[in-house]
Amino acid sequence: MKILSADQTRQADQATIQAEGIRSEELMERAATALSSWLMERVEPDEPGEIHIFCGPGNNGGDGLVVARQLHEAGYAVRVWLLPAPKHSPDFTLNRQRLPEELPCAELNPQKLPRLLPHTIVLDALFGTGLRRPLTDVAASVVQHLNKAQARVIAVDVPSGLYTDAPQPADSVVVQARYTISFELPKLAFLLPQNAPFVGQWHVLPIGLNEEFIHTSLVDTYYVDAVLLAGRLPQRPQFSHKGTFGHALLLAGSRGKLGAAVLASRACLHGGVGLLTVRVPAAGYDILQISAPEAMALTDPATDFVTELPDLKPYAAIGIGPGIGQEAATRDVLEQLLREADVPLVLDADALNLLGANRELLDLLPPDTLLTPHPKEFERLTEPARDDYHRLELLRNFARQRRCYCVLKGAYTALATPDGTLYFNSTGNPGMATGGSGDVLTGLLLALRTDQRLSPLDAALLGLYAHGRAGDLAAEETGQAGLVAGDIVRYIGPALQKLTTLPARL
Ligand SMILES: NC(=O)C1=CN([C@@H]2O[C@H](COP(=O)(O)OP(=O)(O)OC[C@H]3O[C@@H](n4cnc5c(N)ncnc54)[C@H](O)[C@@H]3O)[C@@H](O)[C@H]2O)[C@H](O)CC1
Ligand SMILES: [K+]
Repeated sequence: MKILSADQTRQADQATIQAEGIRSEELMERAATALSSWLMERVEPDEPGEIHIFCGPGNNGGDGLVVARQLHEAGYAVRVWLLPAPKHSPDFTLNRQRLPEELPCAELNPQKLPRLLPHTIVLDALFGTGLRRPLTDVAASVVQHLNKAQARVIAVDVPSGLYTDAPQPADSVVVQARYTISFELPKLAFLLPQNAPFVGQWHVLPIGLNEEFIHTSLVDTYYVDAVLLAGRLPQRPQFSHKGTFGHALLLAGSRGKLGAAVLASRACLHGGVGLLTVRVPAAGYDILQISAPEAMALTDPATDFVTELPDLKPYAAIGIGPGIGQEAATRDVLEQLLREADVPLVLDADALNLLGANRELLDLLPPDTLLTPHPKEFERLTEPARDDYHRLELLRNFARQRRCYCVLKGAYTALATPDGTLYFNSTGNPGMATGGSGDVLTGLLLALRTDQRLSPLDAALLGLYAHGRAGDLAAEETGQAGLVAGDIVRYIGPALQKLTTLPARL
């Protein structure tokens, strides 16, 4: 899915109205109908208490008015509250007139705001994508009142007060919604950790915005779903042999951190690699041979950490980092690797920490290298970010400047490409925030970078998505708390299988 800016969303609205020859009020009716159905599927008409719908002066408020009418007609007890405003949008005014007379509707009085109980269902239709500045005056008081009441707030399209695609002053007043029900496409703001307290759980409801407009809109940000990945992972050809999928080299592990080498190795094997050789310190020989018998162990002369780079000739791609430590000799191995490798590289964990501590090495990064930092490791490679938007800007700039593919791990893991495009992954769950999960990702990405059929972009996108999907499948079995990294490995196969069978776009 594309992520449109607030301006593009408005244009999509207009394009739909023009292309279909409908009036804007009809599109509003369509959006509100989708939201009303969503609500009716979850709330019974006889649930005690009224549903309070807070409406602003624009089309977001208009949506709220239509939902109020529809719920009322379906037998729900509804009460509408209007934000005092000097002017209203035409579709607001129209739908204000369409409210049945018996439906309670009153203007909000800041001196006497309605009493809300903690379980009261509130629909926040104060402001949507038309928000131009932080909330002040009555709007701010109303939102503070909603937040204090701890009501069950469902935000219409956007939590009111939240900018959808740009940073805002730190002390802005924003609705803290439990659910945000958005139209057609997710907003960038939903994907940033700093906005989680406002957005709550979000869902997108299709409202039939003009496909042609969305298809031709130029964007630099995507939300990666199964549709975007369709056809990117080809079936394995019938006459394939282990050479077809390449021979990978993984440099990983140090005393006490050999588990990282094992997890990355096993993930690489389950990720479909043809052959895997693992460079571990001598202390890791038995451990690796027993835990990942399908891999070949190539031990380093040193017992506890990796000190020498093996001959690179046999390998189609190379990964380095999981559990490898930050000894000076290992740093030198990394430098030599960056100087000598002419195949795809995947860099993670301590390899990134070594880069952060020796930034002169960044100049040696071969083009198209794939890096997978978490926010702290990324900060060591760049600088501390002021906020999540700034972090994304640093990420895009880093990928552009270093001509690399840089992953920033998190709830919605982001990938930046050398041309500055951002992709947010949609799979995964909080159970995956557990030791070794990143090592599994590295191994899987290494397998996909070794597969000669995949572009660097496709390998990265498929790897991130399959890793999250494997975590989701594993969590169905273990629960989120019970999930360990090894469980993710066991579901890599099914996750990849699902992607393989997605039909290609013609
Ligand atoms: N494209 C779609 O998917 C559809 C969206 N719909 C809904 O329309 C809103 C956007 O409506 P719009 O009228 O453009 O904006 P708002 O309702 O968010 O508010 C605009 C209104 O408020 C004034 N304003 C802006 N900021 C402030 C502020 N800080 N304080 C006070 N007043 C402010 C501004 O000047 C305007 O007058 C979208 O979110 C959807 O909910 C359609 O219904 C269907 C298609
Ligand atoms: K809203």
